[in-house]
Amino acid sequence: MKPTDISTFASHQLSLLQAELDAETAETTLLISDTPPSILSRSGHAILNLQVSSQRTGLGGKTVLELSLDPAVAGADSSIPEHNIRVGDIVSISEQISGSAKKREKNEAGKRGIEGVVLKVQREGVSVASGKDEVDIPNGKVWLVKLANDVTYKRMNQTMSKLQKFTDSELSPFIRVLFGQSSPTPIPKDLNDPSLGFDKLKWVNPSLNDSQKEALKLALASREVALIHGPPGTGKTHTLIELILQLLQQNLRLLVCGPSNISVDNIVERLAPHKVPMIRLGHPARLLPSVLNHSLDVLTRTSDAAEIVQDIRKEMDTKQASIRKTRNGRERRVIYGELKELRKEFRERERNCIDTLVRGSKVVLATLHGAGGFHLKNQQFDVVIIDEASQALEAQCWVPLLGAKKVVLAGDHLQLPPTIKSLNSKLVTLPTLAKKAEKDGEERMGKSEQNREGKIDSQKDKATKEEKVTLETTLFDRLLALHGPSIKKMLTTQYRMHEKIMAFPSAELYDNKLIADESVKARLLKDLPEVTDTEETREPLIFYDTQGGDFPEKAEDEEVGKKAGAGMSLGESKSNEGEAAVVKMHVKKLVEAGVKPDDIAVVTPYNAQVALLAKMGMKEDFPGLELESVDGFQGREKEAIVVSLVRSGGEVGFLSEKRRLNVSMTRPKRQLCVIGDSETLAKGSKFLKRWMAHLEEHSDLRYANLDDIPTG
Ligand SMILES: Nc1ncnc2c1ncn2[C@@H]1O[C@H](COP(=O)(O)OP(=O)(O)OP(=O)(O)O)[C@@H](O)[C@H]1O
Repeated sequence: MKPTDISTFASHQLSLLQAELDAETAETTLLISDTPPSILSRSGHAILNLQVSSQRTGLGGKTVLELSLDPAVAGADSSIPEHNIRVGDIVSISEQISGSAKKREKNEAGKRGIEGVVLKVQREGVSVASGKDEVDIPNGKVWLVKLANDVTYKRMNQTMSKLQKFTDSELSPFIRVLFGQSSPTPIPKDLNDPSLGFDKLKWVNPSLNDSQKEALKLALASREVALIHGPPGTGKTHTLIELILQLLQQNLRLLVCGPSNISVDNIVERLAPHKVPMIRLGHPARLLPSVLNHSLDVLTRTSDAAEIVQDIRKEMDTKQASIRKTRNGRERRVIYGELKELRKEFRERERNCIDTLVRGSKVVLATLHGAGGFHLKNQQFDVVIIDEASQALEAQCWVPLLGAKKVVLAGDHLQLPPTIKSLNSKLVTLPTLAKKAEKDGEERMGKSEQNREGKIDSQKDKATKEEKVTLETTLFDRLLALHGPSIKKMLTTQYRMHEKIMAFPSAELYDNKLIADESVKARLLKDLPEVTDTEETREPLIFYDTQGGDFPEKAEDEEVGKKAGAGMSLGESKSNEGEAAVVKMHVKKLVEAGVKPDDIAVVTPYNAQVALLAKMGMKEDFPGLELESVDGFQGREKEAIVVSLVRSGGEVGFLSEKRRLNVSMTRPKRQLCVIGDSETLAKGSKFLKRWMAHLEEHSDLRYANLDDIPTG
């Protein structure tokens, strides 16, 4: 194996990250400077007509502003309109000047507003923590707009810059293995080899299946790195919980991370019943309520060590409230001065309290970039575990890894990778990696895959691998290419899908190795309580073929697309009214047969189709029904999934991505209903062509005819 030059690698990553940040910044700047707030609000980037209803002191002494709808516009319903602002987003809050002639002024105001991080998003309001200690809050109507988020980039940048500067002697054996400068410490190929001592292993959860046990043994035996490959519904998290418990029995200290808050919370929730001494880093507003008892922030309020911090917090809140009451500039300045002192003291005490708490815990859980905060400075861990690793940028994974000794990555590189905006803006060739990737290509793609794709495609695959060491190449991918299959175990029993739903993805992507567990392989919608046996509820796989040209696709409105599109991909998005009508008809039949709307989700690769379905009132007609983009539904499941593929007549590009299609077809438990134009889709890619052929042969096939579809 040829080693990767670490400094070159880090420099490449830095330039790719810069390109990505530039893309994001350009997009946001464009949005703010050229776009009227009303359009930003329509595209979900802004929320108008708000007021600051209260303010308080949050963790780190930051000022937290609570925003709610201005009572003058709220009427009977005080919920804020639909938007795409999420917890963790960076936003700007500024005064809202009414009247269309002042639009430009408003935009200027947007640039100068109070910047902060969204801490909480609720139906009736949004909380924002200001980045600054002192904020001058507008008294009247305000609006909030999303800005480029460079916080995570900063963490990744810092990490890559450190890696870039490491001298040879600073490179740990662990880092050398991760860059192929040395091989992982050899372990017996047969994990039941007596030398490993696993015959004496006592599983905490005796129900683990064989592939899960094998993966665990690999993860326990490996010295530097192990990959747990978890296809949809195969109990990846289930396996990680056991791994954590086993490692704790060995008295090791663990850092458990994931790319998103929800991925981390999921683990905290499932560890909690085992009474593990753990701490969850991250702002409580970003955490699930069920994990708050383990949140560092909550513990800094409730533990004994916390009392001394609380006293100051109260004092600061009182001072802050008094600022709002006075309009006298001099008085305000005096209070600001006092607040500044209090904040200093607060931070000092808080830091001590946090330090005591973190040092005392055997398991620390945080998001990948959260692991780069001051809390973990100088903290040592024996093993770092990263869940959903194939959804994280490699640079992000390095945040907790720079000082690590061993890592276990769990993920599925055949589902969607992290979203990249600057994708293909810069392709970087790392020749040493590419050669190895080529050699391991067969294993990675699965031999059958390459054979089926034929010679031309297989050549294309190799070419792509050589070029495509982009930001999108995850650590999971790279390690697999670097060290080959011996560092990986795949979980093979899946506990989600009916076997007819599983068959195609298993054959195409998982080398036919997936097995549907007895408990799920034959379950149908009609077996659910209160669901009657109908043509709709007794089928696990339904395909409404819309071929024939009666269901034309529509490109999204150019104007809105251009203005709001950059970040939402609404610009290039497509919709299909005919398909939407079929969706509605099918959902209606399911609900009439007794399936709860809560148990149904409609997913589609195109945002414009989601928007169209929402506009048709699907959510109002079927309260509890979920409408989501495929990308947004990754990691989720429902009893019944309706997939609207939208494309008809055009040239299929974006949709042909296998990993996106994989996610679409592996969400349901009991029924997958696909709506699409087989003629158009079969031309999209070989994968799509085979899927269409599979559906034609194995699904309950229904030719969709517009005349049969009730309108309204
Ligand atoms: N060995 C097992 N025996 C019985 N049920 C299991 C087993 N392993 C996993 N499951 C069940 O399978 C389901 C999926 O498990 P889990 O949530 O751990 O999967 P995952 O692979 O993390 O999910 P995803 O596909 O979203 O990544 C859960 O309901 C879990 O209880």
